[in-house]
Amino acid sequence: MNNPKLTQARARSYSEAIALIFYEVRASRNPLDQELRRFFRNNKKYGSRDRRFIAESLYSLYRWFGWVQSIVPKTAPPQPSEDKKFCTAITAVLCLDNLHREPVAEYIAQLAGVNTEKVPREDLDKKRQWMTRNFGLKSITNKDLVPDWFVDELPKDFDLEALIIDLQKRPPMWIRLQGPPEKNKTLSELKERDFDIYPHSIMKKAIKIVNPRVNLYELKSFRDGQFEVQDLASQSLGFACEAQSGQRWWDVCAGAGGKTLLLADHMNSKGGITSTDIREWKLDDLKKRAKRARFSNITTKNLKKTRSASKKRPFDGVLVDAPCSCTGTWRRNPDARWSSTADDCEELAQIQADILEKSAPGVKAGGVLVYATCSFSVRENEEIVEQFLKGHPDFSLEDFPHPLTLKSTGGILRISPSPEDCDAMFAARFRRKI
Ligand SMILES: C[S@@+](CC[C@H](N)C(=O)[O-])C[C@H]1O[C@@H](n2cnc3c(N)ncnc32)[C@H](O)[C@@H]1O
Repeated sequence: MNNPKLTQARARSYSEAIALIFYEVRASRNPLDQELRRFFRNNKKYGSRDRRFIAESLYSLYRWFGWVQSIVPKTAPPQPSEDKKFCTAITAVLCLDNLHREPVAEYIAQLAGVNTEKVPREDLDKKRQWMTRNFGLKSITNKDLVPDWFVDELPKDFDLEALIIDLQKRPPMWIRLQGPPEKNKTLSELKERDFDIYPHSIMKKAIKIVNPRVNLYELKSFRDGQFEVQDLASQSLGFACEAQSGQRWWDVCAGAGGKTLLLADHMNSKGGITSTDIREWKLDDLKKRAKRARFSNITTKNLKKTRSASKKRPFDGVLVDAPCSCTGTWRRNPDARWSSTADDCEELAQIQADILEKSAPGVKAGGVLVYATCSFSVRENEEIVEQFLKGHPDFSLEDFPHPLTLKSTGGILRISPSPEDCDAMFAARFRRKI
């Protein structure tokens, strides 16, 4: 039952929280998810329903920031819940994401004095026209939804318009089933809990979940290590590596271990993986995840202390999941659209070339090297591959089937958000001559 007084109090409290987090992200340049975690850790009064509304509003605000930036006050208003401009911006983005029917959202719309009737549900051009009509934003274009520098980073024949349409959709969640399929209880647990689940037609362990209603991390199958949350594009990398049972692999930029666990699963936990990173705390997370999955064949090393993982014996396979501008994850992290710059791509390209150079000696004669990023940038992808091949005549690109279509890749895999509803990914697979 809707209690107007309670709705008003919640609307005010949510607006204050949204403003606090938004202006903190702007000042600190920290990622939104990090600031959200910090805010909720320090403000325990917000329950799961409150947290969902606040988080979704902020994600919407960044997703549509290119259109509403002239409405959002430049500095934090003293009373955001009374600030007409701030409430107008929140209302606009909730309408654009079709989240405006909640009583709290309707109350914020009243404060803003915005008519939320007849909001187009799907079509981006219609949404733009609706914005123009209702907010007097005469000159907005679809291209305003991404920063100008990004366009210059893309390959020449890239369909930017199609990408922008994808970027404006809320992303689904993908999980990867882990361990022997016959013992895996994840799907039955998800069905029991009424999740909308869509297994991928080719990658059988990849499951799409639309609108998860409960926290996936609380499920028993998660606690038992039977699945990991991992985007479809990331999961595809397992097929670019084709790690086999009994092989030895080096995951150079292992971070918290998303790809290490993927490799371990492809290897049926047989063989060995050395996982390295320059950030020790990430490797600590990796160890916890490996333990949950019961993978006992993983060794971690801090590259700041050891420099290389391959002094004694080169590996059958080396994966460089390089640090990158992460433009391919902008659907999931829309705030990053407005904090990354072209200089980041330039700086990262140098780091990527350096990591790849130092990793190549770790590949044994006849072994495999995979270079990957979740970026669209030519400087971070194609140019790195070209430069590497020029300097290393003992490596050449090796064909493998596209994991999502089974067509030939010629050794270079590019995954876009469409048609599979996932992040973007770039990967190149090299073979070292014998
Ligand atoms: C794209 S993330 C890796 C994500 C990870 N593979 C996963 O699947 O969860 C890139 C990682 O590279 C690490 N990194 C940055 N510079 C590095 C370097 N010079 N050598 C090795 N790792 C580095 C970062 O700490 C970060 O964890």
